[in-house]
Amino acid sequence: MSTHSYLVTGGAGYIGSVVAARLLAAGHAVTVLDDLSTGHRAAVPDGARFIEGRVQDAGEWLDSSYEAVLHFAAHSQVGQSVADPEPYWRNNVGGTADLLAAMRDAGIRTLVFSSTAATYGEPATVPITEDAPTAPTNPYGATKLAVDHMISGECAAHGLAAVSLRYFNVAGAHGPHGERHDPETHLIPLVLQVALGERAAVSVYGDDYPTPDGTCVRDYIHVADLAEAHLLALTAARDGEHLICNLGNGNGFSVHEVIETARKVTGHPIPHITAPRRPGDPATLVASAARARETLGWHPTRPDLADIVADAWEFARRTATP
Ligand SMILES: O=c1ccn([C@@H]2O[C@H](COP(=O)(O)OP(=O)(O)O[C@H]3O[C@H](CO)[C@H](O)[C@H](O)[C@H]3O)[C@@H](O)[C@H]2O)c(=O)[nH]1
Repeated sequence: MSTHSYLVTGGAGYIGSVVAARLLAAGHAVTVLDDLSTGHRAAVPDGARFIEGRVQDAGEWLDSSYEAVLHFAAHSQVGQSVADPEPYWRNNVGGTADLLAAMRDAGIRTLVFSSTAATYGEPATVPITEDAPTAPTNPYGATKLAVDHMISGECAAHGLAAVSLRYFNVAGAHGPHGERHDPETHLIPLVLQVALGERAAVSVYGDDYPTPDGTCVRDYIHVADLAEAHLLALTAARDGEHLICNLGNGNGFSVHEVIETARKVTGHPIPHITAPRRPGDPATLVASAARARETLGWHPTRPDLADIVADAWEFARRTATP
């Protein structure tokens, strides 16, 4: 097996740390770049070299010893991006422009980028394919879409080989790596905090959506399956091409179905209260992952929601504050 050296930006975060761990397990050398603004130093996998710093400054030390860059570092909270958009443009878009320039100067020709279902906005039809219209409903999605456009230009003009992976709802845990946002806004970790007794009830944001039970439907994907797609993307990337692939399981679950699954997995009652809709939430987001399967040869191994919740539950119990 040929081994390479990879730069993982945001490798102290939830998804970046899992991908870094998988690259190390495959025998590669990994450097994690993270400014620890939202990441955790302890999440950087053993065996990775760690640089505490910003992507904006990567040009100061980046060199041709890296085979590729996997770029996770970003601001990623939808609500925060609505309340205070400017840092999202400065960091997500400006930071990636600096990173692309640094890669060009260093002669690094391959990029895998964390894009998102939020680039599509409210979909006209589901499941969502990659040629669906892109009309983000919040600044977070707009900045990620802007970066996707920027990457396409870099591929066309300078021959970069790039893959953007558009994540749907990532959940679950992989070994010691799980979801720890502060504040936590994501449904599955919040539901599990209720199961742990750390929170009295979970709020269900709206029960009058045009869905079977009135609550929002999402496509949940296990973080380990998501990570695997990044390793496949590294070999699928072609000079001068920008491949965009959705990553989801193609199955939609409502908020009530997620809570019910968590009740079964944890054995706890998990009370909920119905709350107003959260601004910017589309009713239904479900991926067509046909392209990822066909182009990357991606085969998810833990597509069942109960398995995803069970792994998140194990992580939540292990890391619970006593
Ligand atoms: O306390 C909560 C939290 C969430 N929800 C609902 O649960 C669903 C899932 O919400 P999450 O916040 O877990 O996930 P999102 O679908 O909002 O977010 C996902 O998609 C976003 C883009 O749309 C971003 O990419 C984000 O990082 C990613 O997790 C949504 O319908 C939301 O309204 C609740 O009912 N109660």
